[in-house]
Amino acid sequence: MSTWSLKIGVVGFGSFGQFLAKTMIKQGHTLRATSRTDYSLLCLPMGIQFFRDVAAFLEADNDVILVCTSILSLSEVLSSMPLTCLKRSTLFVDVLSVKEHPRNLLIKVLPEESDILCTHPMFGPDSGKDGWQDLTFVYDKVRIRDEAICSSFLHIFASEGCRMLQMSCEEHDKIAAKSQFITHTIGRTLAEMDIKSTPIDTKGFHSLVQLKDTTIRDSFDLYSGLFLHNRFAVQEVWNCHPDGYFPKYSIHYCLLVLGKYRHSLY
Ligand SMILES: NC(=O)c1ccc[n+]([C@@H]2O[C@H](COP(=O)([O-])OP(=O)(O)OC[C@H]3O[C@@H](n4cnc5c(N)ncnc54)[C@H](O)[C@@H]3O)[C@@H](O)[C@H]2O)c1
Ligand SMILES: O=C(O)C(=O)C[C@]1(C(=O)O)C=C[C@@H](O)C=C1
Repeated sequence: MSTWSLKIGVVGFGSFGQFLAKTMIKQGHTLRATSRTDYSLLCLPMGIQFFRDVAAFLEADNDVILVCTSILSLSEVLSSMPLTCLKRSTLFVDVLSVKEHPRNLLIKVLPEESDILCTHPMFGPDSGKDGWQDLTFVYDKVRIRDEAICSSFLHIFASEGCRMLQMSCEEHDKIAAKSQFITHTIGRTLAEMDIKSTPIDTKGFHSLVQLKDTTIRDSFDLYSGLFLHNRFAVQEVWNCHPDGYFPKYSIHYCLLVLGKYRHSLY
């Protein structure tokens, strides 16, 4: 596999963009960034050139443009980019936690000569804080002509020991709706219930408190995106019925128990 030092431009330099950038710099790649917030001061000691001007960022001869914006803002961010400033064919990679939505948008707005790689690192600043060994990296080569640049980019994750999994965007969204989305939904529900560690925690309850704590460290925008931009997620929460939509799971269980034992309630 060919691997060389890439010039990578990060769009959206929030928590996850910064997390990825640290490893990419460690590997010897050249990083640039642009974001809604001015991160010039944060970028300076990291050796990252920060662009306030998106046109200048696009003109900066990037091999890869790495899209790390929130799921909710992707459409707005892409439509505000002056893509005609791109000097040459560029590989666009997104890392959004849903996959059909960015795939569809990128195909729609990017120039035909741009390659598209849709990815989802199934880890973040919490789960990947001690390295990426054995953590899963999902990707779909949506439109790749320059295989060399694409393999060099994938090598960033493979060389850190990630479990590389090629999968269609649709398949990813189906599976993630039944796994990651449910995890975040339950974590957020536990936060609403305001659960707290007690002196008599069982192991199970301890896991719930941990789940609540890790879930709320991710932004509410991230959770909203998992729900609003994965068509399979909605099916996990609502039962579709001719008379309308009814909530699944927890409420059903509560009603089942209340109905069965209503006579013994005090
Ligand atoms: N945090 C994780 O562990 C993790 C892991 C894998 C993938 N991701 C994905 O990475 C992306 C970034 O995640 P994050 O954790 O940094 O938090 P996030 O999803 O809240 O996104 C924050 C980023 O979006 C940008 N943004 C938000 N609203 C914007 C707007 N209106 N206009 C322009 N930019 C806007 C911010 O500037 C920031 O760069 C998301 O798409 C997320 O799904 C996150
Ligand atoms: O490790 C973290 O910080 C995370 O929150 C990672 C986490 C998750 O565990 O759900 C969050 C969002 C991503 O889409 C993938 C993984």
